[in-house]
Amino acid sequence: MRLVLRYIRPQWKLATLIVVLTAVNAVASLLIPTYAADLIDEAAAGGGFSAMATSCLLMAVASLVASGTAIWSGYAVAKLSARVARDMRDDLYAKSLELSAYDFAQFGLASMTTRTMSDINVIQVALSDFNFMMLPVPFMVGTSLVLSFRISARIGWLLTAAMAVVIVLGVVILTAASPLYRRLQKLLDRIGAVLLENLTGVRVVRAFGREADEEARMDRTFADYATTSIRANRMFANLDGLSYLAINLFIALMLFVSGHYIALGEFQIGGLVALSEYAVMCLFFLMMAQMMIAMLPRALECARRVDEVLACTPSIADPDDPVDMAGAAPLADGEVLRFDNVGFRFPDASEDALSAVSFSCSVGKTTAVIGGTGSGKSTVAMLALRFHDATTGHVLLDGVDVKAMRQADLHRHVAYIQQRAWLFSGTVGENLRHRSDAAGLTELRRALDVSQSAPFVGDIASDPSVLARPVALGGSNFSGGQRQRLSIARALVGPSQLVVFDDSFSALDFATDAALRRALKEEMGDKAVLIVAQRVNTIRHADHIVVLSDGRVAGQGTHDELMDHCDVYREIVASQTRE
Ligand SMILES: Nc1ncnc2c1ncn2[C@@H]1O[C@H](COP(=O)(O)OP(=O)(O)OP(=O)(O)O)[C@@H](O)[C@H]1O
Repeated sequence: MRLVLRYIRPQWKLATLIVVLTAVNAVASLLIPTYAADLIDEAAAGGGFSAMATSCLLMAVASLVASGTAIWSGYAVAKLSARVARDMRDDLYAKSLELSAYDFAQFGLASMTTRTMSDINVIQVALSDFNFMMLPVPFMVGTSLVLSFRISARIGWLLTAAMAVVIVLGVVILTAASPLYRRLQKLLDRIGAVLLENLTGVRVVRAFGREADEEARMDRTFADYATTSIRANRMFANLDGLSYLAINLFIALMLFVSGHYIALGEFQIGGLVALSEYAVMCLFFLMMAQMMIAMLPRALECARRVDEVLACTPSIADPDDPVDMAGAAPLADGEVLRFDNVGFRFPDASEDALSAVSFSCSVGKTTAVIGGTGSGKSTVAMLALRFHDATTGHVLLDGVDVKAMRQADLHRHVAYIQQRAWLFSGTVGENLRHRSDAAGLTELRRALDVSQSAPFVGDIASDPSVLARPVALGGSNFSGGQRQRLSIARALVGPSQLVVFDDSFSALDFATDAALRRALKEEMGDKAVLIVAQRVNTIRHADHIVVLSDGRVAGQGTHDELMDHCDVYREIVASQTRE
């Protein structure tokens, strides 16, 4: 609730307008039966034309005001709820960019998608329904009670009692339904996760003939959701039925009692018409509020889930007093990146992924990290970009601890090509300019040439329109190798001091791999290069090679030096030569 209020606050003018319009609408709607009652009583008493005409005119004005305010508040409510949802989505997305890889994994991709899309949608619909179904209630109830008591205090008390019954019923059912709705949202996450997993791995499912098993798993997930929904809806069906019963009992009682008072001359027949209208309108809005209450537990749960992400303090944050990296440059000896006795353990792991790792990368030099599967190579790349924080030791860029600078500054100085190439939907040009919007054709062309992408993208110097070539989500309209080459080109555009390749050559054939490394050597004269790789051929000619084994440095040096003195390296070379 507090979350929604926080997002309504910037829209306070719109929110105030909605409250005023709703109040005016309620009063105007209830004045219609009031003037109708006057008209009936005047007619029954054989009143003059002018008094009856005045009542008719007042009824017409009240009708116009009621319909005008209803239309106006409809527009205002739509605007308010859409703006609140927009701002929440913006903040949720911004937060997901702030979160570290570990923080993000705590929520999971499926849940983050559900929270950003479906949960905020539920909040938007609930906010809009709240304004239509709940907000008028206090104005309707207050005005109709005042008007009822004006006609007959006894009927006024009867109406108050009927409303109290309907409200108590609503509160009881709301309390009982809340846990069910919490469970429903969790099940929705589960459906999202299972669907995402199955749709992403649909070919694996087919190739392994697991269609029936996966269908059964999906069925179970959908069935769980359906059963819980039915239980929740059953509760609200009971609420509806009981409320109708209370309302109809009240109207029957009111007619019975009113007949008696009319006979006693306490009020006229017009008063009875007005009282019935107040009761019907008022209880109708209470019923609407109950329908809204049916949605409330779910909306509150969605708001809680959105707030949970927004309130999450990123485990990796910028320092309060960051070092200004605007004029930062490599150290006098050319050093750009240094791992100083770095150790790292994943928060939920029982062993260190890296222990006492020390090495450096310098301008004009290629440093490589090699090791078997799970030896900690990608973790080195992650720490260089501060996607994780070293548990012990220091990672330094230009002699400054990466924890002491803004992450944006770090990422401006370091270009990164991840293991699994990912392109954004759009065009080739938009993808290439991801790090630098202002990059010119010459720079793009150089990046395409170095990354060996020109042969399949085309020559942008003679035909710049190839930059408009569409890229599908994730780059799925390119082959794995082409995607890797384009993501390398993207990282080469724009200024950087260090380029980190995290096993980024694995999908390339040997000839392309070799051509790319040759081109890189020529182009990277003013930059430091860190290559994380499994293939010896990719790093054989590196200026410095760090060999990792179970997260520890098993040896460092050039290829020849390591062949002389590092058993682990010799073993890696031998295993790949045998292949
Ligand atoms: N999110 C995680 N939580 C816990 N442990 C992890 C996590 N990610 C990786 N690890 C563990 O950390 C170790 C190093 O992983 P890393 O991804 O750096 O290895 P790698 O050398 O890059 O492997 P590969 O060549 O297969 O990609 C492995 O033992 C791995 O199981």
